[in-house]
Amino acid sequence: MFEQLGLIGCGLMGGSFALALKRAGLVKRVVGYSKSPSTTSQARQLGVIDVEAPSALLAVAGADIVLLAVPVSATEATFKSIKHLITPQTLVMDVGSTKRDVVDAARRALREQVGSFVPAHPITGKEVSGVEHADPDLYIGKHVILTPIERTMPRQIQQATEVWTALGCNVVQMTPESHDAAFAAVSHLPHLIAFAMMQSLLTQPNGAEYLRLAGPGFRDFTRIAASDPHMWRDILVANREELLTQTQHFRRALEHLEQLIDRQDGDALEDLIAQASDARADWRMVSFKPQK
Ligand SMILES: NC(=O)c1ccc[n+]([C@@H]2O[C@H](COP(=O)([O-])OP(=O)(O)OC[C@H]3O[C@@H](n4cnc5c(N)ncnc54)[C@H](O)[C@@H]3O)[C@@H](O)[C@H]2O)c1
Ligand SMILES: O=C(O)C(=O)C[C@]1(C(=O)O)C=C[C@@H](O)C=C1
Repeated sequence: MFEQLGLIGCGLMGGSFALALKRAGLVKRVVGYSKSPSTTSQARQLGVIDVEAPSALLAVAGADIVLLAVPVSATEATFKSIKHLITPQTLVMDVGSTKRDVVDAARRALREQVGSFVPAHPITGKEVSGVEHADPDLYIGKHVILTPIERTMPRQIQQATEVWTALGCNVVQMTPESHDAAFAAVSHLPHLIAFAMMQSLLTQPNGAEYLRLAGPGFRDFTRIAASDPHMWRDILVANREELLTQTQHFRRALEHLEQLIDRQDGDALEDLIAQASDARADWRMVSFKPQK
């Protein structure tokens, strides 16, 4: 049981964590801070946090568990502002979608306190952002990836594992590098393609008219294009090397399909579609029965 969660970033992910932690009876008090005071106030009105803090530092004062749930580009400045209150007893985590940049920021900003920080990425979310969408069930049955570094303290890794497990997650450990390579392929590229799909319609003469006619296939394919621009700007730039490797793979696959269409090579086209269709039909998002 923790005494106080210091929550920095009272939005979808942070708010969901606070609600889930409270519901599990794992924390006595949540003190929250968001950049905009109206968001912090809304978080308190919704019962997501108990106390509004006027700064990240004051949210962390007295906290034995700290969660950063801010866009990844805000990580380093946030760490710098709270560093003085981090002790070897504090558990500090984030929920950022990229890990190499977050770990580098933590090394630079936290220095000798970096051992208290366990980088974390829950593989769940929504295309809507903001505390009004916070959901205590968000983490149930999902993976959470921890990417500890050599200086991360075993006690904090153990605590982080216990916390996420108690919230219903399956905890997986990876290096920050292998995390960023994998999620460039299965999360960052799909978002980029969804944004490009929308852009291609917005920039062609009859795009608006076509959009009005679109049906469920288009809806399912583009759901994630409605995601938060600031959050995704940060992710795409932070993981640019791995992402640009994935765009090359994608470009090659697309060019191959284009050539087959141009040549009207129906048999080869059908073979490729069959491979994709079988792979997608066999794929299931891994979901876990939470441990009691
Ligand atoms: N949305 C998803 O599906 C999803 C999934 C997994 C991980 N993530 C990661 O979670 C993090 C938060 O995303 P979210 O979806 O909760 O976004 P959100 O917009 O719902 O919440 C972010 C909150 O952080 C606040 N904020 C922004 N800059 C800040 C700063 N410098 N200091 C304090 N507060 C600040 C915002 O005001 C907002 O309240 C991001 O790093 C994102 O990569 C998101
Ligand atoms: O479901 C969604 O809307 C998501 O975008 C969730 C999703 C994903 O790509 O799977 C998005 C970003 C995260 O870092 C983790 C999860």
